[in-house]
Amino acid sequence: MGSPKSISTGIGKSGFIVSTHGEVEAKHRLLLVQWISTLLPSLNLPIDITDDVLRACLRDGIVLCQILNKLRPGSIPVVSEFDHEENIKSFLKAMDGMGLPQFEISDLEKGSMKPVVDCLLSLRAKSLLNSFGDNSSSTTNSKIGSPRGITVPSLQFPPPSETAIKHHRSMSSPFLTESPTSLMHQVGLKFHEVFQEKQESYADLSPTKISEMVKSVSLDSAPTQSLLGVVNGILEEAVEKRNGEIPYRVTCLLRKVSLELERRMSAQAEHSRTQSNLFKVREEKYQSRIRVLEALASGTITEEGEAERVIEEENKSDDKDFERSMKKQEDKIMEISALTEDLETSKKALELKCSQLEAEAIGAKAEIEHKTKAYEQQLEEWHIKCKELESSYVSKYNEWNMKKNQMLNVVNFQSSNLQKMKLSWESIKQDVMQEQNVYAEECNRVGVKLKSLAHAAENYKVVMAENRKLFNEIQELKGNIRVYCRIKPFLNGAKEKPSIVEHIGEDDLVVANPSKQGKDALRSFKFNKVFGPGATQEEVYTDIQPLTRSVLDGYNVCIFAYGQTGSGKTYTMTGPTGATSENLGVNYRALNDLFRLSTSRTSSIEYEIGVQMVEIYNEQPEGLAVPDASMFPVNAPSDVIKLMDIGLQHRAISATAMNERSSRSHSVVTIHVRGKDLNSGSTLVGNLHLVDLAGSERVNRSEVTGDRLKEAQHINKSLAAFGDVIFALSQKSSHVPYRNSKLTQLLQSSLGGHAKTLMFIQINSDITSYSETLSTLKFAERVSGIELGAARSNKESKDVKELMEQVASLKNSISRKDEEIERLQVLHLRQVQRPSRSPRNESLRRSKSAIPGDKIHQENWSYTDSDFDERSNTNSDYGYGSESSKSSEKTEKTKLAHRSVTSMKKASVKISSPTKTPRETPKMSPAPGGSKEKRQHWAHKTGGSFKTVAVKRPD
Ligand SMILES: Nc1ncnc2c1ncn2[C@@H]1O[C@H](COP(=O)(O)OP(=O)(O)OP(=O)(O)O)[C@@H](O)[C@H]1O
Repeated sequence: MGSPKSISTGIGKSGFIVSTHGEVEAKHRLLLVQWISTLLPSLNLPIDITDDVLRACLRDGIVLCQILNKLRPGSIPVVSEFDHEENIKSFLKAMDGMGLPQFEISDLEKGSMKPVVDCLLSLRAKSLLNSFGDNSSSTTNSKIGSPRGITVPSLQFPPPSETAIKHHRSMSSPFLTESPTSLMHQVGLKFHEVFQEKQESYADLSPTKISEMVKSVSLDSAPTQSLLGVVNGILEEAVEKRNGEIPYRVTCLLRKVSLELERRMSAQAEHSRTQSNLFKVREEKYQSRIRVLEALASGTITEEGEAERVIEEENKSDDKDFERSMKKQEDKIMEISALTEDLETSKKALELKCSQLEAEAIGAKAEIEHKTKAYEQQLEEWHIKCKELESSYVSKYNEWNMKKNQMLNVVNFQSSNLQKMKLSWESIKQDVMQEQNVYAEECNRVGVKLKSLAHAAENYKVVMAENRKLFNEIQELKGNIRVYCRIKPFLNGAKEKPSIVEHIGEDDLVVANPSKQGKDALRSFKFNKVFGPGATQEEVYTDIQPLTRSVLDGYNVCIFAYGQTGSGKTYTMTGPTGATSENLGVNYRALNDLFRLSTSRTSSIEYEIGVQMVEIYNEQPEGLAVPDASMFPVNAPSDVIKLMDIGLQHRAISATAMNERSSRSHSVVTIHVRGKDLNSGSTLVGNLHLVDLAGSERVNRSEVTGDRLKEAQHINKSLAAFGDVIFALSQKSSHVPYRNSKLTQLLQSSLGGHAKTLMFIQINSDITSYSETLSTLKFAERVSGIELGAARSNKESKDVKELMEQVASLKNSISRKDEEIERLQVLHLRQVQRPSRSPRNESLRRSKSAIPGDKIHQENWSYTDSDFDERSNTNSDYGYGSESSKSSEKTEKTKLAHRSVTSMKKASVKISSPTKTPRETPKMSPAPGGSKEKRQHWAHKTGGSFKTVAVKRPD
């Protein structure tokens, strides 16, 4: 008999002999806990759970309902948190419905938990056998190994921990620890033969071997422990490999072994029942014997004594047999119990393993599915990429093909071109070589020509010089004083006005006396050139251009405009107020021309150009003096023009009856040119005087009085002096009275024989101006008849230059002497005239006027023309006339001179000539002046100090 403390034996409902206390119950609890944990992992049940903890967990019936709902979803639709009893009842009802063992509700309150554990394990067993017949669970089942593989519920088992596996092994039968190889030695011969080749793995056994083994009956002779060893070996192998798959053949073997074990246990149970019945029979037999013996015991027969002894002996023998049988039975029961337990354990382990494998398989499947999906997706992407690459490749391939073809075409084209070019290059080469030869020949010819050209170029300068000389000679042949007549047009639409000009020719014009009729009225004049009213400023200048240009060749040129007031002198010389480039006057055009021409000659002659403006206002008898002329650097004609404009703005202007802006002074613009011949080193000095004379006017006609009258008288006087000079020149007098006026003094170099002089005669063609026009024309006629000496260029070699300077200084001293003499003469005259006009004075006067040609002068320069009957008036108006008028004019001159000298001293106004021109070295003389009113007038005009503008071109 075993120890009652550790094991109590008995026969259970299933007929298996099971250990009941402690260990078995603990194993069952463990199994249950593992199962519940797989179903409801959130419960976190401990493996070594006690009855009390398990009760606490299941007491409210909620977990029970959850387990059932997990296995069969919707088995218990309503699980209450508060009505525990109802939950338990619902669970028990469901168990009842499935035909599974139940427990009492009180079992969850107190006492042993065994009925509860058994109930749940039976539920587990049913779930493992998938006997719920529930589609929902079966749909998730998976088959392992083969189509006929073990079907397990789709329960999620966590992988067993190492501790759990160890614990499981420790609880397993000691047979389970044996290796498959050791077990093979314990199986029967046939079984051993079948497995004799099996050394390591069941999975490696061939299907034939396993088939043989399964079919053979050798399992019958195999010990139970060996069979269990095989089961455990397979399971362990499956656990160790963890490959989630038991080969079908091994599963079949396992099943075969399990069936064999089950069969044996059934046989054992049957045997036990038989034994038990046997024992019952024996017990009854012994009971009957006991009753016999008890009956004998009540008798006293000897034979009875002997019978008692035999019975007793038999009884003893029977007792011994019984004890042996009982012992055997107990052994068998223990063995069956152990086997049952092992089988149960193996079964559970197998189930657990299956669950684990299934979970792993599900995980692996899910993973595989996931990976498969990923791979499929990737494959799809690759496929798409492949397609894209393929299409791009195709398009690129086509593109490249196209390009290749294009390139081939281009290459072919280019190579054909190249060939053509080569050919053309060859022909061009030939041409070039031919051209080279031609070119060389041409070069030779050109060389020869160049030589001749060089020779011609050498002669060019000589020829040019000759040309210039010839040109100037032609000019001289034309007459050194040339007279151009310009007829002023009728302004402001007065074209209808009757004109006194009957005919205008190239160089002649005919004027008609409005007071006469017929031929007698006509008078013709001939000049070098006549410009009609329609002549433009440009036309006028074009005609005089060669003259202005000769200044650059070292000639003195004088262009002056003469005419009555308002006849267009200023217009011709300067242009109208606010002139445009079209109607600029001679001054500006000449300047431009000289600048341009000098620039074009810079390679041979280096020019210096200086400009001076002098205004002669109210003729002064003390002689000419030009003050410190302001010199301004100029780079272009525009600079000069600006300065000339400033000078013009200060010109004495006032309105007369004849001209709104009548010039009340003589304006002399002098352009000094000094040119240095770079080849010879000689110097050319030329002056261009551009003189705009103040307008002559008849005082009575112009209706002036006071200062205006004085101005007019001064103007007339200076013009008369001018006429005297012209007259003297025309008469070739030995004495030319240059010093009678500032104007003639200033123009001396231009009028004095070697200059080229041009006079513009400006006339008005209206009837009212007839007398002035006629007078002017006559004057011009006279001038045009003057023959000056041949014009001479002021070309100085170095020696000549020095001599010229000496001459100039001598001239200066002579002119000073002349002035002195004149002054003394004037003083002398005064003294003579003071008491009375003595016969001596008269003779002196006569002797002074009795210069050669004086008579002619009187005839030609006076207004005694029979056509014009205003002699008495004009004598005082104009500075030239009859002898008597001359005399009175002289008297007037003397008076004026006296007044002027007095007032000049007060005014201290100086005028200087340009310093650059040797011939016109400034001669300082007593400052001119005038009356108080005059000084104010000057100050007003000049801003207090401005008198001249002298402009010099920078070196
Ligand atoms: N050819 C011409 N074409 C157009 N207008 C002219 C011409 N000649 C002169 N004039 C105009 O006649 C007016 C008088 O001319 P300008 O001032 O030149 O005369 P002047 O002889 O200088 O007079 P003065 O002696 O009084 O100064 C001006 O308005 C001028 O513009």
